[in-house]
Amino acid sequence: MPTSQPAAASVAPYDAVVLVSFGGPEGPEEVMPFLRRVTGGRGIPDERLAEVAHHYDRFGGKSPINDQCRELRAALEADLRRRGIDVPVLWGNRNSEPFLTDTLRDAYDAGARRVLAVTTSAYSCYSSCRQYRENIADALQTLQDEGRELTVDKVRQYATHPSFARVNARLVTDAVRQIGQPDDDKLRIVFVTHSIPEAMDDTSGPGDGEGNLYEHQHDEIAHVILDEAGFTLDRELTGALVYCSRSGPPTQPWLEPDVNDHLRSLAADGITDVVVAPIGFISDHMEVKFDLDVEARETADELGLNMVRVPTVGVDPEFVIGLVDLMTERAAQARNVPVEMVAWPGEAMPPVCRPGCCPNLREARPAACGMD
Ligand SMILES: CC1=C(CCC(=O)O)c2cc3nc(cc4[nH]c(cc5[nH]c(cc1n2)c(C)c5CCC(=O)O)c(CCC(=O)O)c4C)C(CCC(=O)O)=C3C
Ligand SMILES: [Fe+2]
Repeated sequence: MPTSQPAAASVAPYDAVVLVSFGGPEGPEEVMPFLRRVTGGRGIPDERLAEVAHHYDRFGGKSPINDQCRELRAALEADLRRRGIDVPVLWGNRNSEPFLTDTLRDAYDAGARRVLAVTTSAYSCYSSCRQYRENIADALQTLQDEGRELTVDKVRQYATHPSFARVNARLVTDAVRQIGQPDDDKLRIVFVTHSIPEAMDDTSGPGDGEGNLYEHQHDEIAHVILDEAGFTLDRELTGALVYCSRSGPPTQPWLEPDVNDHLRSLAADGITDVVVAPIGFISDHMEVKFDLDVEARETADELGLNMVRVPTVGVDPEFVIGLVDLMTERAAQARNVPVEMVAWPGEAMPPVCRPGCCPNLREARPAACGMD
C-alpha cells in the first residue's frame, strides 16, 4: 500500500477539489453534438465520425464514462472524509455536461477561490495533459470576464505514482491466474493504450527536447507489471505495448501496432492465450468497451485466441488512495512544506508543467497549471 501521510492530512490552501474529465454522451441525441465538440476543427474525416457514432449507438448512445466519473468523484470524497478532510469534491468535463466552466462557476459562487484539479488521464502528452490545462485556462478566462477570479492548480500526472503501476500489476496478476494457461510460451500480455499521432508522441514530455515520454511511460509501466506479476506468480511473463482508437487521416502516422494486428501476429506465432490490459485508461469507458470488448474480442474469437480483458484501475481503493495522496502532496507544495514525491517506475512529473512541454502543435494557446 502507498503510505498515506496522516501528518499531511490537509488540502489547504485549496477550498475545493475538481475531477476534470473528457465527457461523453448519455443518450442517442447527444452523440453527434458530442463528437462535433471533440473533433472541432481537428480534421477528423466524416467517415470516421460516422463510424465512431456507431460505436456509441451499439451502447444505446450512452458512454459509461460519466457514471464512472460520478463513482470516482464519490470515492475521492469518501477517502478525503476518512482522512478528516472536509473539502467539496466537484466534477467537470471538456466535451459534455457538466462542463468544467459551469462547475468552476458554481464553485466560485459557493465561495471557492483556490481549486485543486485532478484529471482522468494518467500520462504525459498533449491530449492527456496540456489539452486539459488549456480547458482549465479557457474556463478561468470566461469566469474572469464575468468578474469571478479564481485559481486552479493540478496534481502531477500520475502514471509514475506507485499506486498506478501497482494496482495495474495486481489486476494483471489476477487475470493471468484466471486465464489458467500454465505454459509461458503460449501466453502473452497485451498492454493497450490510446494511439496518438507520432508527432504528438515525439513532442511529449517536459520540453527538454527528449520527447516520446508518452510511449516511454507506457513501456516502463508494462515492464514493471510483467516483472511484478511474474514475481508474484513465479513465471516468465512476456508482453508488448500496442494501440487502439486510431483516428485522423490515414496519411498521418500514428503510434502502432494496432491491437487487432498484434493479435493476428501472436496467433500466427502459435500463441493461444492473451491477457489484454488497457493500462492507458483509468476506467472502462468507450475506448475499452468498444475497441477491446467488442472489436479486439471479435478478432481474438476469429483467431481462436482465448482472451481475458483486465479491468482498468477504476475506483480500486489503492488507486483512489494514491490520487488523494497526490492531492495532499500538491497542497503541501502549495504551502511550501517539503514533501517527498514518490515515483515508480521512473520519475515524478513536475506539479507545475514546464514551458513548452507536450505542446499544442496546431496553435499556441493559454494553458493553466504551468510555467507557460
Ligand atoms: C491520449 C488520449 C486519451 C487518453 C487521455 C484522456 O483520457 O484524455 C483519450 C481519451 C478519450 N478519447 C475519447 C473519445 C474520443 N477521442 C477522439 C479523438 C482523439 N483522441 C486522442 C487521444 C486521446 N484520447 C486523439 C489524439 C484524438 C484525435 C484528435 C482529437 O480529436 O483530439 C474522438 C474523436 C473521434 C475518433 O475517435 O476519431 C473521440 C470520440 C474518450 C471518451 C470515451 C467515452 O466516450 O467513453 C476518452 C476518455
Ligand atoms: Fe480520444
